[in-house]
Amino acid sequence: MTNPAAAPVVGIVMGSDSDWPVMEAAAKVLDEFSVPYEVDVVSAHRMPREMIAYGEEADGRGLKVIIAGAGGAAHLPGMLASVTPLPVIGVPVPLKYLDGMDSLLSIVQMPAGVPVATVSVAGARNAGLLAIRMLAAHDPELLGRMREFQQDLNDQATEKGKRLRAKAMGADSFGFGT
Ligand SMILES: Nc1c(C(=O)O)ncn1[C@@H]1O[C@H](COP(=O)(O)O)[C@@H](O)[C@H]1O
Repeated sequence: MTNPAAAPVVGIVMGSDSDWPVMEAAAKVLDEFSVPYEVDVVSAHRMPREMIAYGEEADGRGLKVIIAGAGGAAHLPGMLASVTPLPVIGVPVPLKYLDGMDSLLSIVQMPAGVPVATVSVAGARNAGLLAIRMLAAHDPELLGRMREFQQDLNDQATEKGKRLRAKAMGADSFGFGT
């Protein structure tokens, strides 16, 4: 579990508290790696001055990466990227209509010079993992833990293959589809 007293190095922000059920996965994986983070609602549309201040002050407060999630006309990640020199990872949050295609396209199609690293629709866990990889590039201990995590993924996939082969090629089956 992350030490709540440690200074946050990742900022997880979202356009509304209604995004939390999706964005929570980023916080969870940061907890798994004991990376300190902060969470807030910062909307470019509804609170533009606070959003600009958040982006402008983020690096001075010790943040190293910002994860920004928003749904619909998702301008938050791009607007933050325009005012901070830190890497910004955008998470398209799916809403009731359009299945997240609207937020995906709003986040991914940034003009040249202002990058946002966009993950898949609702890909908050991958956003957290990407933030950890960015931090790990300068932290050998964290890099080691990322390698272990990758090895675990490998082992789990291998185990699934073993189980599937056993099931599909078992006594009453001669292969897939039989
Ligand atoms: N896309 C944005 C921005 C922004 O980009 O600044 N601010 C809020 N929102 C989004 O509006 C959706 C509906 O918000 P409400 O549930 O509060 O009505 C949320 O997904 C939020 O991210």
